Amino acid sequence: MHTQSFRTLVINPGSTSTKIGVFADEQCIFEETIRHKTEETSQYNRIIDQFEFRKRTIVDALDHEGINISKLDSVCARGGLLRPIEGGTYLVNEDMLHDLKIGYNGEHASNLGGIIAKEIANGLNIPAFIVDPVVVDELDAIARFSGVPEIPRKSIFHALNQKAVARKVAEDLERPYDQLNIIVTHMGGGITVGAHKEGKVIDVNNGLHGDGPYSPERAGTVPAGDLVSMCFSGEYYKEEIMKKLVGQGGLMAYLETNDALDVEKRIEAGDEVAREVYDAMAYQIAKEIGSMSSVLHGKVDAIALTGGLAYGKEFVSMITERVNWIADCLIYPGENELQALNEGALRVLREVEQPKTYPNPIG
Ligand SMILES: Nc1ncnc2c1ncn2[C@@H]1O[C@H](COP(=O)(O)OP(=O)(O)OP(=O)(O)O)[C@@H](O)[C@H]1O
Ligand SMILES: CCCC(=O)O
Repeated sequence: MHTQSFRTLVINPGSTSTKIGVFADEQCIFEETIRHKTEETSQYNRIIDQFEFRKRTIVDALDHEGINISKLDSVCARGGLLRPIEGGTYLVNEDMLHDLKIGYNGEHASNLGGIIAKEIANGLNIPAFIVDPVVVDELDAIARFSGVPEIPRKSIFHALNQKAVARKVAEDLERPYDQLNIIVTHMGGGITVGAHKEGKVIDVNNGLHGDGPYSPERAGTVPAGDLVSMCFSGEYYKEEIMKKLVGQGGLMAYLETNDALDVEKRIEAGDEVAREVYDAMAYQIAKEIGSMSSVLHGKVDAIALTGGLAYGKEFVSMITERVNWIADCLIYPGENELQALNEGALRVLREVEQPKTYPNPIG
């Protein structure tokens, strides 16, 4: 029985928004999605350059709501493209701040999370944490082979929401997470399909850098030889090719929108191209789920579909009708990342878990 109450500010920076929440124990007492206009974010060259601007918007939003931050016990953020680490709650330390600032594994809005959390926490003399960053790496050795030794496969995925949803599946099936095999499919701006074997994500597509199904704004796997030819055609700068893979790929490339609701409207109005492109995205997701079922030797307790696209009933049916022979499909629309961050902080504040120390490398 926990008698002490804990208040945590949680911060989830995304490419177009910063989601924040304040929790008193498990209860969310304030939640806001601060949207950033492209004109605001595009004036900065690197993600790290947005630090002051994003921090100010968070502090202003809390002020505006009359939230007294001196009552906080911790600040907890979504972590970024750090070195590969195991899942869990980490204290933000100097090594982590360094890697977030240089973008150790690349540029991602969540690189700002730990830095902003630490800055706010320092002023209040309380701890700053990150939980299950996108680089959580629990891959089996066999999953790292790509066929090109210099390019091993990497684990970059929606670890925070995938882990939270997997725990929810375990709760719903009334069985422990570490005794279940679950395929979790996160379908947002990016799409990742993870094989969770007895509590570990032993294989998953790298949802950021060209692997897996295409998504509202990412290309996923593309034919490698043709991509190489495009890179050396002399027609594109590196940044332009990267944009084709991340940001301007998938639905954006075919239909000039990353908004699935817009695509659905176009389909309803009889747009056949939109229909084909949407069908093909569902087809690629189903194919990835099938592939993860073989990773789990066909022993799958549940397939979970989550993320914004899981709100689309027809889209979900297009996937489930191809994969429900593998296992029951459980649908958890949206994401619970703010709650998952708070729960990660609470586990440490209540001393149910020790915080981990970064880098704490795999193996
Ligand atoms: N009710 C709905 N029906 C169908 N699609 C929806 C619905 N609501 C949102 N979406 C779609 O979900 C996608 C965005 O999902 P989500 O908000 O999970 O992504 P994100 O948080 O921006 O990115 P990521 O999940 O990759 O971090 C968009 O294409 C959006 O149009
Ligand atoms: C795949 C990494 C997480 C994200 O898309 O934001």
